[in-house]
Amino acid sequence: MSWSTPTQPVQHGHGPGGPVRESAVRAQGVRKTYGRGESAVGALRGVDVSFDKGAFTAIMGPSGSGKSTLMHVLAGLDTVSAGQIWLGDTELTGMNDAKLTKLRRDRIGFVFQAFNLIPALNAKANIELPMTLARRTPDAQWYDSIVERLGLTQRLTHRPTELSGGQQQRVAIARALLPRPDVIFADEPTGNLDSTAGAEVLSMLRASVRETGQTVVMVTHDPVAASYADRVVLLADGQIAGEIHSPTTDSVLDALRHLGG
Ligand SMILES: Nc1ncnc2c1ncn2[C@@H]1O[C@H](COP(=O)(O)OP(=O)(O)OP(=O)(O)O)[C@@H](O)[C@H]1O
Repeated sequence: MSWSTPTQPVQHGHGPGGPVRESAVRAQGVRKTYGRGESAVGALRGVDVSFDKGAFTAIMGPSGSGKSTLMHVLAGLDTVSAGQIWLGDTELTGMNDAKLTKLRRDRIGFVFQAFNLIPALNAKANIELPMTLARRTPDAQWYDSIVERLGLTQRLTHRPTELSGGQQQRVAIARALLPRPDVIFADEPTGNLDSTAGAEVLSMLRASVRETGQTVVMVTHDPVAASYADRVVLLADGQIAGEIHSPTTDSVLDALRHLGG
C-alpha cells in the first residue's frame, strides 16, 4: 500500500538555471566555534547550504568534519557563532529558548541512532507522545496509513523491549512522521541496526519522501545508507566540500576517499 494522505505538494518554480525547488531548511554563512582562545575549535567555518523541500538529503564527511554540529544548528538544538539558519521563511537564529522549543516541537521531527523511545510506553503511546504533549490530535487516517506502511499494525501494544531494533526504529520514524513536520532530521538512523533492518528503515524513509513529500536530512557514515538519498552533501573540516546528486554507494565511497574519509 501507499501512504494515503499526501502532504502539500512540493512547490516548483523556475530560475535562470532551470527549475528551482523551495528550501525546507538552509544555513547561510554559518560558523560554529567551540571554546575560546588557543583551544578554540572551528567546527563550522562558513557553511552555506540549502535542503530542498520534499527531498532526502544525506550529510557525510570524515569524523570531526562537523556533521553533527551542522545538524544540531539546523535543528535549533544548538546556537551558531555567526550566520543564519532558516526553516522555510522562519529565521531560527536569534530566537529565544522558549520559541525554539515550540518550533522544534511543532515543525521538526527527529530520528536518533539510539531510537529514544520511552520504555514504559507501548508503541502506540510512543508514536503519539509528541502530539499528546503538544495537545494536538493526530489525523486518524494519517496515523493508520503510517502505522500500516511501517508494518507496525501488529506491534502497537508492544513495549520497546518487546520489539526488535528495526521495529523500534520504525516506531521512532512513525513518531517523527505523525505531526507532519517541515523536516525530519535523522542522526545515524541505521547505526544500531543490522543491514537487513537498516535497509528496511532506509526504504521507509525513502518512501515517505517520495510518496508524501516529507523532507528528510540524514547524517550518516554509511555510504550504503547515503545511496538511498536524492543528494549527498559532503563536509570536510567544517566547510561544504561538494555534493553528489543521485548518489550510489560507489560514487559516495569515491568522494569520501578524495576527502580522506
Ligand atoms: N561540545 C563540543 N566542545 C568542543 N568541541 C566540540 C564539541 N562538539 C564538537 N566539537 C568539535 O567540533 C568538530 C566537529 O565535530 P562534530 O561532532 O560536528 O563532527 P562529526 O563530523 O559529526 O564527527 P563524527 O563523524 O566523529 O561524529 C570536532 O573537531 C569536534 O571535536
